[in-house]
Parts: sequence; structure tokens; C-alpha cells
Amino acid sequence: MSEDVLDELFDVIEDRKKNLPEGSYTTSLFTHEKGENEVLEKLGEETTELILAAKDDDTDEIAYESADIVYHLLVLLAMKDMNVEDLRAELAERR
Ligand SMILES: N=c1c2ncn([C@@H]3O[C@H](COP(=O)(O)OP(=O)(O)OP(=O)(O)O)[C@@H](O)[C@H]3O)c2ncn1[C@@H]1O[C@H](COP(=O)(O)O)[C@@H](O)[C@H]1O
Repeated sequence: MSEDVLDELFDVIEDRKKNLPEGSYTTSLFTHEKGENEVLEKLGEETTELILAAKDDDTDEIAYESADIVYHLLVLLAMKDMNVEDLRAELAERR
């Protein structure tokens, strides 16, 4: 995954958080319609689905579930007023 895709996705998420456009799934996560609990539940479900896909050696499904996890992880970071740079900094510090 390129750096740009992550940055672009995070920008879209931040835009949804700020402007709350109607009809957006991301907006629903930032409002009472779904909220933080939904994000945490999705991360749990998708992690289980990723584990099952890995056990099946299903590479398409591994990529699909990984993308779902990354999306919901970025939403969670935005909810906590964090951003992609916090993630990059943590990873860089481990090098
Ligand atoms: N990357 C994602 C993304 N990944 C997952 N999802 C949504 O997350 C929701 C939950 O995923 P699930 O697979 O669990 O849901 P599901 O397919 O209904 O399956 P089940 O609940 O039946 O298991 C679905 O509605 C997906 O559409 C996403 N919704 C949005 N994005 C990105 O966010 C951008 C803005 O989206 P909106 O905010 O909707 O405009 C999009 O252009 C995308 O780039």
C-alpha cells in the first residue's frame, strides 16, 4: 500500500468528521447513528475474519479484511484526535 493512499483516505475521514455529509458511512461513525462502539465492534469482527482468511490461505480475503481494518483503524485515530503521523512515528521509533 502506498503512503499516498493512506494519506488520502485519512483526509477523506477528516473531512467527514468536520462536515458530516449525509449518506456517508463514515459520517454515521462520527455521530450517534453508529458511533465509537460500532468502530470497535467492526475492528473485532474484521480481525476474526482476517484470522479465518489467513487460516484458509485466502489471499483475496486477507487483503479485503486488512483494508476494512485499516479503514476502521484510521477512523478510530481521527475519533481520538490522532492522525496517520502518530502511527508513522510509532512505527519509525521501532526501527
Ligand atoms: N474504506 C472504506 C471502507 N471500508 C469499509 N467500509 C464500510 O464499512 C462498513 C462495514 O463493513 P462490513 O464489511 O462489516 O459490512 P458489510 O459489508 O455490511 O458486511 P456485514 O456487516 O454483513 O459483515 C460497510 O458499510 C463498508 O462499506 C468503508 N467505508 C468507506 N471507506 C472509505 O471511505 C470513503 C468515504 O466513504 P463514505 O464516508 O461512505 O462516503 C470511501 O470512499 C472509501 O474510500
